[in-house]
Amino acid sequence: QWRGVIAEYADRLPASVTERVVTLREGGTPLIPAEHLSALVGAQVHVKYEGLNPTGSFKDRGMTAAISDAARTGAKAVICASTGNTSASAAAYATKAGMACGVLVPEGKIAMGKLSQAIAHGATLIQVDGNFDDCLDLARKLAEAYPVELVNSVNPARIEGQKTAAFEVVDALGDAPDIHCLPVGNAGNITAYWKGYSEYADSAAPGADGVAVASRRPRMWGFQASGAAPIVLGHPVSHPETIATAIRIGNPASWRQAEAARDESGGLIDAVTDEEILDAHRLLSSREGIFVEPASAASVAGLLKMHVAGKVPAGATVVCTVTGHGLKDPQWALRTADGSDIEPVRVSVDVVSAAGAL
Ligand SMILES: Cc1ncc(COP(=O)(O)O)c(/C=C/C(=O)C(=O)O)c1O
Repeated sequence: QWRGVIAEYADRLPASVTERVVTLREGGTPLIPAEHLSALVGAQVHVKYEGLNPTGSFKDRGMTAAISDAARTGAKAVICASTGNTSASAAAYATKAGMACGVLVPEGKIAMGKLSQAIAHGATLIQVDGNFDDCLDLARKLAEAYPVELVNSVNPARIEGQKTAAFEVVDALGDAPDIHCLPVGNAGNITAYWKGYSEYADSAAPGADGVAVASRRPRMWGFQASGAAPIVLGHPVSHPETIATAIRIGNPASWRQAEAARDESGGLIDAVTDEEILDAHRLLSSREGIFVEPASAASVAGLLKMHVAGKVPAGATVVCTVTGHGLKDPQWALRTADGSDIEPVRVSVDVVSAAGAL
């Protein structure tokens, strides 16, 4: 049975996270060949379905590491700022470790599924009259003033845990892809994937024992929502706006690291509109059978945009990470392209039997 990302990749992780492992058996998520997307863009497209982690998003990879590290130090409480998924994950792992958990979220801008998770796991929820960036500033101040561990992706353990997704992609494909697409919000995930791909391509990396697992590193293609695209614009966005609330972030904590991943990989960071995100969201659920929350679809929306721009080499191997399950924010599946609500069909039994359908 899959033992969780720390046990599975222990030789490539620091002792600070392997010493006292707190796990919900996260990771080992499917890498699904996407036939329709592949035909659409003329490449070999695979979808890394991170919504199938224990709390429904990729955050579990980083949180198992951050909470394990906190458990090692004897921490009794953790805190984080979140657009939702980090708080859901922190609450679950803190509960597993017997720790208290405080979460700061932008008031009214957190998807119901994520809010229910943080509440269900008994987190102390603080709704802040501000955006995610305001929440992160507050969380940093609280972690300095009180004996609580900050578990946002500014915590290096988070990046260590999240880099395991890149290991899994290479272990599944046999090498790194040519291109890796993913959404970019606070920019911890693009930083973590680049670290993972770089370590797998480096024979001198921890745990490599002189053998590089991958023959290359992919080009990293990160995508922000056009209403929340500070890295694309080159300056912070003070009032980020997007229906993809998970990436409604105006001043990413890992901004420089994301630019390094872009530049060192010969990749790009671009923006996609809310409409392109929702189109990709619908395409994934209606043609690939994969249900994601809107922010996740930014990776596929970006791939489609790059295809239209002629930037996807024919036959290239492409991986799109879809970061959170659709059940986190199900309202978007109940709305058609033109915004009208989808009404479930109401049929009385007599009509059905009359139609001879039984
Ligand atoms: C579904 C989903 N997709 C993409 C991102 C962006 O990843 P990063 O670029 O590493 O931030 C997030 C991030 C969420 C939070 O930042 C939080 O939960 O506080 C997410 O939940």
